[in-house]
Amino acid sequence: MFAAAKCFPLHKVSRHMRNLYYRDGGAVAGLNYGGLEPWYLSSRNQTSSSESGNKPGLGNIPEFVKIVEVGPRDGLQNEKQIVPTDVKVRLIEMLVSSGLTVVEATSFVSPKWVPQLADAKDVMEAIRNLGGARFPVLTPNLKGFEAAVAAGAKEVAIFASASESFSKTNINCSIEDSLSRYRDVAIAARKLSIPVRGYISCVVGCPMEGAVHPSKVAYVAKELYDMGCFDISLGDTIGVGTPGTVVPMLEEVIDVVPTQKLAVHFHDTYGQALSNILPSLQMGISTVDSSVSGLGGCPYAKGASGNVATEDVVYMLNGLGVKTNIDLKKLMLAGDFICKHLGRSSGSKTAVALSKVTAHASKL
Ligand SMILES: CC(C)(COP(=O)([O-])OP(=O)([O-])OC[C@H]1O[C@@H](n2cnc3c(N)ncnc32)[C@H](O)[C@@H]1OP(=O)([O-])[O-])[C@@H](O)C(=O)NCCC(=O)NCCSC(=O)C[C@@](C)(O)CC(=O)[O-]
Repeated sequence: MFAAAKCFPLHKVSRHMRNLYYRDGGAVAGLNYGGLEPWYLSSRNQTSSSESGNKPGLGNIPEFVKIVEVGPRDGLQNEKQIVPTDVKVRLIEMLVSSGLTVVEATSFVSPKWVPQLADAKDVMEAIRNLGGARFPVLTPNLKGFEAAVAAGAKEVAIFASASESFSKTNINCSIEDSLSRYRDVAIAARKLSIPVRGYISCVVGCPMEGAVHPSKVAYVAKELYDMGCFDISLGDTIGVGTPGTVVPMLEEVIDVVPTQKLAVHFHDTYGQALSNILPSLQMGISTVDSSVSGLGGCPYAKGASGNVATEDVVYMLNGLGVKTNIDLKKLMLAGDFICKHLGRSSGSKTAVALSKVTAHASKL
């Protein structure tokens, strides 16, 4: 079936073949599926022989991958035009309704540094009663942590860097000073039983320093682990990594932090994000950060493009037979919603391709 898809342009596929490609299904509000549901929207009809575990030629990959959706925070923080709070809230609601169980909602950082997220308190207030997901928020110091807790945050994230220069640019202090601040946050969080996620930026490259040695990443990862972070997200902030640099970095980190505590966070500047996610899964990592429609970019990492698109990650995981419990159609609706608001096309290749295919199918 897959080979046929490669050989025949869709418009030449006979009705019989089309029936192999599509199952009956309802049209989805907002996106025109023409009453047809492409088989590749779900993992149900995938060709993989086993649902999980050891895949021939792919090694051991996790049965289930948890996606941490960072679109409302990482995706929007760099947007110049202020996105109204109600649009952010609607986006979060739509992401949750797609099945995402972790949606990073906002940051309690200085509004002078990141004006886009100055409405953090209002966003948290609006989602206070929204169930079905966790809504971590970024906190750079105790001030941010206290504000986050007062606003109802039940989970926070601290963000360090493996590059000294990036640390100074992003949070105005050295790596050591940041770790000392984060220790205070971690202690305060433990007293309130608030789980803390740790981020490390520039895990393979820094916009100012160039290549970053894996030992620097391993050092910060261990520090965050020792503080009690339940999850340590390894960020290729400027998206320069390839499996050639990512794998040695992961090897060094896995030496000091258990694999199940690690997450990967790739930006797609050079189109390498999925190529980097696959070996990460093969190495046992089962938490992947991504941003709907590939929104994103760090305000303090010039040239960094968006995060890997959540739609593209889900599409790849569906293809691998890895469960995510995410409904790709609903996810695409969320992407469509925010892209329309921002007045731009989606950065997700999957969303663009499926929109074209389904629009074409509806005309057949
Ligand atoms: C860390 C600071 C605050 C230091 O900023 P600073 O200017 O050094 O802070 P300060 O302690 O000197 O205080 C200056 C002013 O900021 C206020 N302030 C101090 N703290 C807070 C706070 N939490 N919330 C609100 N206000 C705060 C403080 O009260 C004071 O106000 P003033 O007296 O001038 O009116 C600043 O540098 C900052 O907010 N940086 C955030 C940068 C940021 O959000 N970057 C993007 C996120 S990281 C990222 O995207 C990477 C990641 C995670 O996605 C992974 C990856 O891809 O690599």
